[in-house]
Amino acid sequence: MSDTLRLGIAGLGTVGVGVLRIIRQQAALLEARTGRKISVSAVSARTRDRDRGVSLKGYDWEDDPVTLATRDDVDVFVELMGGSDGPAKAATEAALKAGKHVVTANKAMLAIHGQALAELAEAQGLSLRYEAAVAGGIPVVKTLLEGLAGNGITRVMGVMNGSCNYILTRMESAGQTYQDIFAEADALGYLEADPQLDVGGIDAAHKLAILSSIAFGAQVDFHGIQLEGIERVTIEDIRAAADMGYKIKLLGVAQKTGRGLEQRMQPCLVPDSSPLGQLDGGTNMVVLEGDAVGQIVLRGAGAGEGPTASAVMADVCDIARGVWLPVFGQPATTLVQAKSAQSKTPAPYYLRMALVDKPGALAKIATVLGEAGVSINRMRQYEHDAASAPVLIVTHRTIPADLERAIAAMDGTGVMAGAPVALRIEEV
Ligand SMILES: NC(=O)C1=CN([C@@H]2O[C@H](COP(=O)(O)OP(=O)(O)OC[C@H]3O[C@@H](n4cnc5c(N)ncnc54)[C@H](OP(=O)(O)O)[C@@H]3O)[C@@H](O)[C@H]2O)C=CC1
Ligand SMILES: N[C@@H](CCO)C(=O)O
Repeated sequence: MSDTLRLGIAGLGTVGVGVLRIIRQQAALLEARTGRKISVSAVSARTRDRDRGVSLKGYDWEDDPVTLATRDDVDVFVELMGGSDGPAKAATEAALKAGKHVVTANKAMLAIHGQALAELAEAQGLSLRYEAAVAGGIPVVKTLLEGLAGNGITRVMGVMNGSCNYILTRMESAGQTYQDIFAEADALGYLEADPQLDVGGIDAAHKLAILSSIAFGAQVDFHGIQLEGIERVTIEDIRAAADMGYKIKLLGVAQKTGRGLEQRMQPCLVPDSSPLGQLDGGTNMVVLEGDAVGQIVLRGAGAGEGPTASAVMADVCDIARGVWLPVFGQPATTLVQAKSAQSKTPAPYYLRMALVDKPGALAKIATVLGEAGVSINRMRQYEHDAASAPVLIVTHRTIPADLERAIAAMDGTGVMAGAPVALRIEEV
């Protein structure tokens, strides 16, 4: 190993600038911890003359990230551009083929091309590291890869998109609609350039797909995730859920079942007193369950310059120390192609309905639920003036298909004043 580990950094936005700052400000600490100097040979971004608030003096400039990735004086290619394909993928592949280690924060690329990239890296005997790709500053990848290596993982759960958690908690605290708070988050710059990646649950699902792969020894399968974003969550549901003792979260859950690998990213209710229920604002939380360790809860900043750069540097330090790990915790060629299973796991559900206010309406709904095998745990009807009566029901554990049957049958009762809202209650 040479004395100096030389980086080539493509992408000088929020994360890239954060990485440059740490390398400058913590040079002595990084050398003390890894036994090597960490230097930057060259950088790349789209616009050369942009003021980035950090000096680029001493670094060569490359317009083309692929050229940067393959330079002789680059040992590690640090990919911080983003995007599942395009220059990020082209430069990552080029770097690996040229014998360079890769560190990336790019969850979109790994969720779609993780298997192929892992096979390429491992065939070359190189590291492909991505701590920053999942939950920003929280060292969840390392926890699964190393800290919990002796456990059979039984469930991975988490709130992994800070923007969605900000929107949902702010809707509750401000008492405002989804549309109002979405506009606020957008104005504050909290949303991705394509906000659908956040509110559509796609960004969080990318992260869940990566964690699932490590946890369950399976090839990354983003398309196997049952996915629903937060766009349909209303302020009425947030208020009603709170009244029943719950918070609504965009929650990712992955678990192995007898039918295959269940992966869901959807708005769920969680008890407001649980760690997930207490998670406010843009913070992330990942809950890991192992057969030996029990439950581990990791909480912290899921985004932002410092936290994300911190995670990138953890990977760089491992490479500097000569630590090598299989990309997803076991050789990529041994990762199985898991069968994706739609959720059949029974869970309690929250139901919000508007019923026509006439005698026997509630009885008809109770009958429909009972006939589908759905048992009521708690029920609440609010005082009302209008013609329709707002009714909330929390069910006992219910098989999703039974609930779907009951909801389909409600239409024919003649007592529904609108479509019912059903949300799963996750037992955490
Ligand atoms: N921001 C965050 O908090 C987090 C980000 N990530 C991930 O980190 C990565 C970087 O994110 P972030 O820093 O926020 O992104 P930014 O949009 O702030 O920065 C992207 C950078 O990539 C450069 N870039 C884009 N396309 C090209 C190209 N074709 N050639 C060369 N450079 C290019 C841009 O150049 P220019 O500046 O000239 O436009 C810019 O410097 C993404 O994968 C993201 O998902 C992960 C966790 C958290
Ligand atoms: N848009 C993401 C950025 C970090 O991946 C979030 O809100 O969590």
